[in-house]
Amino acid sequence: MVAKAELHCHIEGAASPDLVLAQARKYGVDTSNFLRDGAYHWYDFTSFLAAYDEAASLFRTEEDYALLAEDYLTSLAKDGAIYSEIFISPDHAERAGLSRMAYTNALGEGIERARAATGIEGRIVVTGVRHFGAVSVEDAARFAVACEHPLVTGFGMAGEERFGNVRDYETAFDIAREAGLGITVHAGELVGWESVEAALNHLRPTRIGHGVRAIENPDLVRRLVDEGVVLEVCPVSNIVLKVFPDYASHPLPQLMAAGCRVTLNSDDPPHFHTSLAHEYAVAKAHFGLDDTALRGITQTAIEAAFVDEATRTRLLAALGHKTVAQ
Ligand SMILES: Nc1ncnc2[nH]cnc12
Ligand SMILES: [Zn+2]
Repeated sequence: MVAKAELHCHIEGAASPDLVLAQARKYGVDTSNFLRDGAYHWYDFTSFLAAYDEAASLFRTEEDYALLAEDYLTSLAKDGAIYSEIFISPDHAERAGLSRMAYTNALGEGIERARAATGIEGRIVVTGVRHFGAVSVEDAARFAVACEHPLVTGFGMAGEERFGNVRDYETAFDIAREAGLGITVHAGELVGWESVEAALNHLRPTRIGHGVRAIENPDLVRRLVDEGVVLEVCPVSNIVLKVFPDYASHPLPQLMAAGCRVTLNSDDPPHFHTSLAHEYAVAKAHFGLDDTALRGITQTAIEAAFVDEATRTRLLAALGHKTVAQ
């Protein structure tokens, strides 16, 4: 099995229906509006975000979050992952009544437990939520810097890409970048190539969440290649959310052929009936990538990871030697 690495997974979006149901029972909450027959139910991007928010609202204590991160990273390790970055959302924790610091510490504890059990390395990317507005995203950036948690190494922004103007978020990203955090931002998922270009110009990320609609503009694709910007591609998410109608229309092979640096990611795995292992399998089945190409994708993820150089060197060496048992 090819060793894997993941850069783009929203931890609240990784909660399995079974775990969410257990949480709902614990807190006496009815989930029938977004969970039915053991699966998430939504019908478009807006209702997906609502289901995501409802599931998140059922994680309320430090132990709830520690377990969520421990479960997710342990399952990744079983699928052959050696590295995981999780997107965390302090805004969602606050809405569920937990302080941002307690939330971050708890997720860090879950990551440490998974590392102790499996060896998987993990880091945290604090994300602001675009449709909560620029002030909220700036607050998230200030928190990411001030929390001084050793596993918090990046800052990003998720949420409704059609909301607001990217310029409104410049200050938040300046705060995070100037403090030395790695920078990523969702762009080119629900909005076309212009959104990717605006993100590059104004937020100056080294990675883009999705970014796949850059394919609409060959000059922009060339710019991504020239600047070495890494795309966190989430193929199954893109098909389920109807960003592209089918795998034959998905631009991952074209982006790779143009020289773009790409990675494979699961985004919100149970919402899209996927996993990191499934993303690698899809890349093989639908995009014709062989094990050498898939190993190259894992290498790109490690090269673009928000880690110190000693950890990166160790992970690259592990990738070189890794033959994960089937
Ligand atoms: N695919 C996605 N796009 C934007 N925001 C998100 N939050 C969780 N998943 C997301
Ligand atoms: Zn995402």
